[in-house]
Amino acid sequence: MNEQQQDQQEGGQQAEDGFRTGFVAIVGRPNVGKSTLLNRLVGQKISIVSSKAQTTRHRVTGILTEADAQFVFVDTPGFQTHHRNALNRSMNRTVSQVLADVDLVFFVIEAGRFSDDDRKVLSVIPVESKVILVINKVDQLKDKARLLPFIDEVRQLRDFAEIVPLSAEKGRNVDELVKAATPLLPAGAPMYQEDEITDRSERFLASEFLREKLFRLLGDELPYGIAVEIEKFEVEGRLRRIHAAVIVDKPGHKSMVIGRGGEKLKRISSEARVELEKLFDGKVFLEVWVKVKSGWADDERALKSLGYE
Ligand SMILES: Nc1nc2c(ncn2[C@@H]2O[C@H](COP(=O)(O)OP(=O)(O)OP(=O)(O)O)[C@@H](O)[C@H]2O)c(=O)[nH]1
Repeated sequence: MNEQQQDQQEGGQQAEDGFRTGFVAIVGRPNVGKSTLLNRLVGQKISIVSSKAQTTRHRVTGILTEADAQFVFVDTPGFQTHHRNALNRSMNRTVSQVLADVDLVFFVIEAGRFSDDDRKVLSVIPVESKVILVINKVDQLKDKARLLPFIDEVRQLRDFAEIVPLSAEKGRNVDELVKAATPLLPAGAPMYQEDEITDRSERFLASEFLREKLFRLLGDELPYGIAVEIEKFEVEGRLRRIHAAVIVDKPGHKSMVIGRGGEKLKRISSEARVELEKLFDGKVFLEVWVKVKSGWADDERALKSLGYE
């Protein structure tokens, strides 16, 4: 019996008390605010927020424990509709796998805007799934009177269990979402201890933080198909020694990441180090290399070795 099953058995009593626990997937086209919503719900930065599309390639799990329910969030990658290579096929597969496996789906869209990409994402959500329509970015809607007709239009597309307009960024109405979602979770004891924010390892968090810095500091220069691989992660008391490789697709991309005189890479690693020291509450020694693996984004085997399944 694994730890989770054991916890569930031991917590059987709580299940009888009406406690609810379930897996929740947050889906939506890129940039609708899935990561912002997850961070808002979980209350700690564990997923990447960026104005760039395609930042969420990994599954990131966050946990929210309330007095009467536990939500285990599975943040799925954006449904990719533009680039057809192995990386995106692998992402789309992940979406379907995750959705077949969860208790509840938050389908996130932007207030006042329903595009073909939203429609495509909606079409991969299995008909049996329980879905809450989350209308994010209501703060951006200039004409509030447009909200109701917009809701009426979208609700024709599917039988949603609930519809919740909110602003993930401003934190507006997010508690309403939790309230609406709780009765939709199955009865069950909590799967995780209250202080467990994520079941991802420190190693994974290190690669995510470094990746966020790459996205932020390279801006529009960011090459497509960039990834981070943690080659070594050692803990010595309160010191963590991390060796990371930034993988790029083409030799020309290497110099973009390194920058003139190594300036860019120096800044990326130093900013990542500062944040990791805060996260781990200890010293971090971070060494970052840039490696060229040509065509990695098209090679499914290479993807698997980097953790994209
Ligand atoms: N005005 C406004 N902006 C928001 C809100 N929620 C998110 N954003 C912004 O929308 C952008 C995209 O947010 P993310 O959370 O990265 O979106 P995502 O859906 O996770 O994007 P991918 O990782 O690309 O799939 C960011 O610039 C956020 O600051 C909101 O409620 N209001």
